[in-house]
Amino acid sequence: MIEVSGLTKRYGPKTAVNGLTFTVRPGHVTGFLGPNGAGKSTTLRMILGLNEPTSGTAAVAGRPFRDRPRGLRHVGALLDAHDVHGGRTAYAHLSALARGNRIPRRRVEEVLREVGLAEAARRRVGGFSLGMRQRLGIATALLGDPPVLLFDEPINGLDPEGVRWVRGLFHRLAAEGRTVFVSSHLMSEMEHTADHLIVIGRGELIADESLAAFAARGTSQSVTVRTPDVASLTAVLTAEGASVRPDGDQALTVTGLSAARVGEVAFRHRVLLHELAPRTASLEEAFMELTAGSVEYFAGDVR
Ligand SMILES: Nc1ncnc2c1ncn2[C@@H]1O[C@H](COP(=O)(O)OP(=O)(O)OP(=O)(O)O)[C@@H](O)[C@H]1O
Repeated sequence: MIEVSGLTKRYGPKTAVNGLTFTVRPGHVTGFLGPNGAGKSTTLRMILGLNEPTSGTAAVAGRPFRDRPRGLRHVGALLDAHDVHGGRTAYAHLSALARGNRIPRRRVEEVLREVGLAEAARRRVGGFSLGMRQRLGIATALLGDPPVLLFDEPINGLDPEGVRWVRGLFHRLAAEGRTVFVSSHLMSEMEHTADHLIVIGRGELIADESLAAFAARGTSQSVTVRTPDVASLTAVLTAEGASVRPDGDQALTVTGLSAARVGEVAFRHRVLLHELAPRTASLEEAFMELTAGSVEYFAGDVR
């Protein structure tokens, strides 16, 4: 269990994290989502006791991390995949950590196998791809077999097979009753990974709910309809109060009427339909809508 209460971090005039309060429960994969610069890494660093909060508290298993015996057997974390001495081999890196944390040597081989790096164990980390570094970071987090695990953007740099593997791993760790907290700035990465979401923007909490509840936010329900007579259908639907816009060849996107109503209106006016499909906003769209006011950097922004 991770408990964050009123957590705030200021860097001079800049407020990176502003009064965050949430709980991350065991037995679930909890996604920690927010646009770039939202304050995810800063929050994870405060939970781990690596950054001092300006105010508020972050506790792991009921106690501030600072007050716990530090070590990989209590909390495992992947923060920055590049944070490993490039001249060392993967095996040497993990062995040194195992020694320092009184973890049996056999765990090194176990976790290397688990993350798929057994073959590359004797190679220098400096020559590793980003995906291999992510795997090594995940191995480091798993080394002490901890009940609480934090991963900052673990999916970055993984190929599709790696993404599938890491999702399976997170689900298994949660099913074993562990607390699994995973950050990302992409909803698409979380929708098949997390079952609970904590969403922040500009350092503040925007949502703390199950993935299903988040999906139900899909406010912009629309209907895609295809017809050889676009002009007539547009006229009759508009007369019924719908908002209609062209959507490619002989297709329209209709909002403001259900799919059933669109079908009824078309039938009544004898307009032929070739397709009638209700469409719920994707999770990515719901996420973009929710965080639109709190995105810090825009492409082409010249402010
Ligand atoms: N050491 C620091 N000094 C000053 N400002 C900082 C420092 N660390 C972070 N910030 C600022 O705090 C805000 C939050 O940064 P943070 O890295 O926590 O965001 P993030 O959500 O992890 O973003 P990303 O997805 O880009 O990694 C940003 O505006 C960042 O510029």
